[in-house]
Amino acid sequence: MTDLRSYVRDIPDYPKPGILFRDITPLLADPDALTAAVDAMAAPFLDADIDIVAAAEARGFIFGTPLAMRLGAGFVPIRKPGKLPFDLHSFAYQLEYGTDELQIHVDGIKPGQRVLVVDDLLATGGTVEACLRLLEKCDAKIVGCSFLIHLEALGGEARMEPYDVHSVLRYGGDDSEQELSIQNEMPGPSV
Ligand SMILES: O=P(O)(O)OC[C@H]1O[C@H](OP(=O)(O)OP(=O)(O)O)[C@H](O)[C@@H]1O
Ligand SMILES: Nc1ncnc2[nH]cnc12
Repeated sequence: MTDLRSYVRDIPDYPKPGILFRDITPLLADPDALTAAVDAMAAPFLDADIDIVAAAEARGFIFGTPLAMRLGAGFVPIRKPGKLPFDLHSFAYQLEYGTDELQIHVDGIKPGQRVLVVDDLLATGGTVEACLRLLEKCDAKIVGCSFLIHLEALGGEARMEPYDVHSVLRYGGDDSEQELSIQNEMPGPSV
């Protein structure tokens, strides 16, 4: 059995001091580990009649598309502003230094379609919460969310209620120093 955790590389102090970055590129580069990760993320949902897998760019796309194929579902991208060409639903959300925004095509998901939300990693939950609000605007039936990695100390699960969370690798208290999402920590004004 593949020990997926051994393929996740820890990078201290990236992208800023105090952040322990969970680097999945070694896992992506290994065919067996990649297949095992996709299988494990899909497993609870094989009989869930998923119509659509939805995922946010960029790392969400890496897992979203193979999961959709594994589940016999379609794939709908959730993107940053300026990337989707048709009519849109938008959701702006708060970051430490301003706001960010995600968007989905208004016709990407039909009302009542059964949707699984996928991402590589759950940290503060800001990204997945934005995805959930967009899917609610589409009147989707949200079946649950599947992550490869869950940084439990950051409390993201609370922002996803009442939806079910499935994660393959859980990291506990050693992430407690990370109080902000990587998005929040990306280059910005220093204080
Ligand atoms: O739970 P959160 O605090 O929102 O953090 C999790 C998000 O952070 C990462 O994406 P990032 O915004 O770094 O962008 P990327 O996928 O383009 O690398 C990751 O892929 C998740 O989408
Ligand atoms: N600690 C972390 N490692 C990798 N990606 C992240 N996205 C948010 N927090 C992260």
